[in-house]
Amino acid sequence: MSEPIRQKGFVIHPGFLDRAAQVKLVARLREVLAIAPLFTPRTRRGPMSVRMSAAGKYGWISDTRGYRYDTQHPDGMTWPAIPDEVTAIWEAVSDCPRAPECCLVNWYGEGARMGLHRDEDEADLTCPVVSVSLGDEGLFRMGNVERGGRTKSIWLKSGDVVVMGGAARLAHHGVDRIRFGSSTLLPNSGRINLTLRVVT
Ligand SMILES: O=C(O)CCC(=O)C(=O)O
Ligand SMILES: [Fe+2]
Repeated sequence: MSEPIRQKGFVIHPGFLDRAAQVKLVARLREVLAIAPLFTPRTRRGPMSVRMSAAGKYGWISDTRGYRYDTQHPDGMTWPAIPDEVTAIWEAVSDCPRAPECCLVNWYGEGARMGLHRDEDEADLTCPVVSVSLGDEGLFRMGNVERGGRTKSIWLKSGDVVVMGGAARLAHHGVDRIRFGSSTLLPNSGRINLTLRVVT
């Protein structure tokens, strides 16, 4: 693990998880996804390119009715518990006394991306959003609280952790593209991103 990088209020911990910790995490995520399979969120503009699932009390659902945090997977089951290894990351970097209530799982296949957006549907904005990258590299764009203005981009690698708190808590961010096949962590390539959030 190297020194944290601070950019536009975002705090990036390069190589926070070593390879063994990443492998362990992927095994735990397999258990999560066996209970709560990945689904394709739909918006009024069509399906998203990432597939999603979640662990914890809440997951994030998007369908033609709009988007919301929900205690149930689209197939009706409650979400599995957040793995202890994931909670440990939150405890190490979040500087937040509350426990995460949601661990969103985003899966990026070849060509998947996530447009610039703000994570603003959580009630307690004193808690950061903590993001964990696994698998292929992703080009993460960091913007501003308001729309527009200069942005900065960084390639997030497997094992990197990003804390979006303080001045960056409501900042725009997104993933422009991934380097499909750049990591050997996941057997069929792709990128997994976990975001830990306090929702209520
Ligand atoms: O995949 C990432 O690195 C960011 C994901 C994200 O911004 C989100 O899930 O809200
Ligand atoms: Fe986000």
